Amino acid sequence: MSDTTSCQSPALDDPSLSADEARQRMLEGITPITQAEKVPVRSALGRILAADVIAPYDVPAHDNSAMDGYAIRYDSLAGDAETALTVVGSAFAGSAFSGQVGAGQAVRIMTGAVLPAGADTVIVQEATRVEGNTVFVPSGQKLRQNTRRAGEDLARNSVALAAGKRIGPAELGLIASLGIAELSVRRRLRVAFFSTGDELASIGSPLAPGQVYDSNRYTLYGLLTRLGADIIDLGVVPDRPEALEAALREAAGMADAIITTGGVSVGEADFVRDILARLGEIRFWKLKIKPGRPMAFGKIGNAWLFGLPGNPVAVMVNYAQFALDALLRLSGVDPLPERPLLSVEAANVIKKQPGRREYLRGAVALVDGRWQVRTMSHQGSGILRSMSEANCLVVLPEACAGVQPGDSVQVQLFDGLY
Ligand SMILES: Nc1nc2c(c(=O)[nH]1)N[C@H]1C(S)=C(S)[C@@H](COP(=O)(O)OP(=O)(O)OC[C@H]3O[C@@H](n4cnc5c(N)ncnc54)[C@H](O)[C@@H]3O)O[C@H]1N2
Ligand code: MOO
Repeated sequence: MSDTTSCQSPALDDPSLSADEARQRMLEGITPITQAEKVPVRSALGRILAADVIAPYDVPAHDNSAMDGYAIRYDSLAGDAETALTVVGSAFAGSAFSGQVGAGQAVRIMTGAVLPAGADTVIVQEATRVEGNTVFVPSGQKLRQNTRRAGEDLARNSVALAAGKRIGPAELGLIASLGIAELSVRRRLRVAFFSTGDELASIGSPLAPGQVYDSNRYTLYGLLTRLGADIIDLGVVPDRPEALEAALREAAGMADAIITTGGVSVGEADFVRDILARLGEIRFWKLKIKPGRPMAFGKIGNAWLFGLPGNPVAVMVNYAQFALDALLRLSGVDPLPERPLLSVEAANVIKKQPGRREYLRGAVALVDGRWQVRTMSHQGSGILRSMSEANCLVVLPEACAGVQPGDSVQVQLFDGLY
């Protein structure tokens, strides 16, 4: 590998799990929290529906016009010749035409206005010619064109949104279109997290020799806040088994999930995995991936534990590949079977050793009319700067032995991950 700062572990041939197996094992074990609460529509943004939303009536409630023009009866038209129709009134959105449209008649209609009785088709204004009270309609019209049918968006009593849906802007609008003011959503997940490491200084205090500032808790704060979790920040815990055990017990007593960073490798100060085994159960440890190989997953009491490696980029990669979907499932969402990938052309050579899946930081850009991805030159798993410069992860499968410029590679865009 060109980069010598990460995953040069001599133990790469250790038996370890593939990313897919790990993800499956993780998702299989997790059942969602069940508690729900009622919230006003706007407060539901980002929350998970606890029950189906049923449409109380048709949306739209009436057949209406999709265009400004003339509402007519299709059978008034002369087939392959222009037809002259008499305009008998107007229909506005919010102010319907109360009469009937008869044969040979038309009603001036605005977008959104209820389609008058008798009319079944709308002629767009720009296609017509008007002389006094007469509108001339050219041939070539289609039955029901430019109309919107009652219930075409949502039919009365149908499931408008299914339980488990995460509420985004489209869902807020949809719910409002049904006149619903309050929703039942799952309670927020409670996620506790802490950083481990004697070398960590907290911002606000000066750096002693050999220390680094703790950045992982800030990254996790951002990730979990965006996810909509109630976060419990337990600070920095030193590399002492008693302190780690106390922190894990405390976290397990109050959270649905715990995320720790650091202390999961094989060093002499790496205690998280052993304490997890003692206090609860390990479901897996170590994955055939880079970065993020020494990850531990398990359970303490009722709390799921994600023991992420300390390297800041590994934290973000493992969060996106594993913890994110696990937390979504826990909060009541059914995650997609796999994280969606897009295929784009590689702009540069990528060195890769077969046998593990690799996630590289890349930037997708439009170059001479083609979408390409260029990997960042610094891929060390401690280099957060390149995470900030990137807009995607390039995902290289286990079997890949390297990439040449022009090869197709798969990427996960950061949108939706972070
Ligand atoms: N003999 C082996 N050594 C290592 C292996 C291995 O398989 N065999 N794996 C390497 C890989 S890959 C990783 S990743 C790391 C993971 O180790 P830990 O999870 O125990 O993490 P630490 O050693 O505590 O820290 C790693 C690195 O990250 C910095 N760090 C930790 N926490 C923070 C924080 N909150 N904010 C900023 N930076 C942090 C820490 O200072 C270290 O530089 O193990 C390899 N070694
Ligand atoms: O290279 Mo390690 O896997 O940083 O995460």
